[in-house]
Amino acid sequence: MPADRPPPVHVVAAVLRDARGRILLARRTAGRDLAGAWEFPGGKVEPGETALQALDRELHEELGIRVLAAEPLISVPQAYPAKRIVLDVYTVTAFEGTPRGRERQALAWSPLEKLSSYPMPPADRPVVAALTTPGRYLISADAPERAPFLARLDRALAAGVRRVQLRARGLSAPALAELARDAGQRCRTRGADLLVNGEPGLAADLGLGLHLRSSQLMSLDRRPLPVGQTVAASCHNAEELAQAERLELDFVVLGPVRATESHPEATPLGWEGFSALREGVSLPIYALGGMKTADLAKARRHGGQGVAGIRGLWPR
Ligand SMILES: Nc1nc2c([nH]c(=O)n2[C@@H]2O[C@H](COP(=O)(O)OP(=O)(O)OP(=O)(O)O)[C@@H](O)[C@H]2O)c(=O)[nH]1
Ligand SMILES: [Mg+2]
Repeated sequence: MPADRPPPVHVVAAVLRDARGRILLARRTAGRDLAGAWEFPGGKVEPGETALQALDRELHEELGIRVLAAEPLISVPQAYPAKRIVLDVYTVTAFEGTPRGRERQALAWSPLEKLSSYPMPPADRPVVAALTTPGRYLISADAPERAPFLARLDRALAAGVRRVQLRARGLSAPALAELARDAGQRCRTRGADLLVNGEPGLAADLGLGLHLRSSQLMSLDRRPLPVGQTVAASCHNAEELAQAERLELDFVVLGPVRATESHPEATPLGWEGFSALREGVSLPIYALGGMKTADLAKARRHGGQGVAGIRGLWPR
């Protein structure tokens, strides 16, 4: 990375909800960059302002409201052709006034499930993922034993886990298929997403999601399952991330952020390395490598929408 690159533009934006839980989007007007795209209201932080002061000022200028309280949701570093930004998004938990478009911009209140159907700037995709998809992605250990694994899965589902990868290296193909079928049933009952780490055909047969190893990812020339059936991949560098974006995958895991027992040979990215890679794509990304549930806030400060892990995330 060249050292003389200009620093990113700091942009703040708001997630504002109405009484029905719908989220406010504003349409970028003609003549500005990304004109016509729907965005979270907000704008650039001015010199000398804190992020929250900027948020209050922008929402007053654009919507005529005052921010009374807000919490950080996610901060997304994103490289655009002509500039780099950090899109720093806050959930506004209390505000004064009724939002109206004071700059002739169209406004829309979107239910959560419709958010992803609005054309939005690339930096907003991880924001929408943070609002609508699970923050934790649990991965099974190698060659799990059936009964203890299913019991653990039940505990995790009961504890609110909604995205799981069955990564069962060392199991025979029939044993993996059987375990995937049983685990898939349990996940379906709870509305959770199960992704099987294996061949696309197995996921297709069982109606499950698919998690690709990086070598599989790099050997494909298109998305192996239709949209609607989750496809994810393991990434470690910019080339793999770019390929995942080209194939229009649903999300990726990127790591290792920290050194781990399961992959002692891999050089950790650190959070700075994670952010630098994150900036180049607009995919939702889970941080992997030494993650605990308590690291979710940190992952979100670096543009990851969630945390993934084999050891640290499973409830005891
Ligand atoms: N407000 C906002 N900006 C976003 C989002 N996503 C995103 O990529 N951006 C980018 O972040 C930058 C925000 O600048 P802005 O144009 O809103 O800035 P501003 O309100 O201060 O207005 P101005 O500079 O046009 O006067 C733009 O380059 C915009 O494309 C988003 O969800 N909300
Ligand atoms: Mg603005």
